[in-house]
Amino acid sequence: MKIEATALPDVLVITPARFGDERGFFSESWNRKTLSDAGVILPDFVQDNHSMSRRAGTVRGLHYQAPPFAQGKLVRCGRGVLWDVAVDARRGSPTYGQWVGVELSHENGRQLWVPPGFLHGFVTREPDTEIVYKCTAHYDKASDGAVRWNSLGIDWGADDPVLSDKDRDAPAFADWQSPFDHEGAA
Ligand SMILES: Cc1cn([C@H]2C[C@H](O)[C@@H](COP(=O)(O)OP(=O)(O)O[C@H]3O[C@@H](C)C(=O)[C@@H](O)[C@H]3O)O2)c(=O)[nH]c1=O
Repeated sequence: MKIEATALPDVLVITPARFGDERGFFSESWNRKTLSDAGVILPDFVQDNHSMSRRAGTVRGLHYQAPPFAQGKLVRCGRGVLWDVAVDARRGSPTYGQWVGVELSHENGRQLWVPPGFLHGFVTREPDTEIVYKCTAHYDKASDGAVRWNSLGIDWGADDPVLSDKDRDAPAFADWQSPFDHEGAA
């Protein structure tokens, strides 16, 4: 397993080992002990999510759940290719408003750890791309929120993306009041 830092100190790229043979490969996509032996201790996960986007150039994001339902997410790509983005939304953080983007694909097996207090979003690069992610809090509809995808100067590589109505109508980052304190809590 490889663990790589990103430009945002709390956001990690985790690449589990893969064992290839003539059939394909095997990989432990999540192993708490392997991670903790490598010095990475993540909060407990309580929900797994899976979505598929038919068209390349679909953007989902930038999403969050407000405390006390703030979610950390361990994200990977099950099929296709996507570019995954984490934005630091913790008020008072030295990297508030900064973001990182990482390509995740079924080929590269990379995972992105997006801690609580960060916005999360992605764009698909291929048709029928699937994303799978573990979450540290349950879905809570009333706490669900979005910030407009194109309000942070992120180059998504998709000028006219497929969007949900919620994402199209989301407030710009500059007009939005973050519910996260420095720890990602309320
Ligand atoms: C996120 C979520 C949605 N839903 C329902 C609500 C709605 O009817 C339908 C589709 O929801 P959305 O349009 O919010 O799905 P989507 O746009 O894929 O939302 C997701 O985007 C990525 C970027 C994230 O980080 C996730 O946390 C989540 O916000 O699924 C659940 O039942 N449980 C969940 O955990």
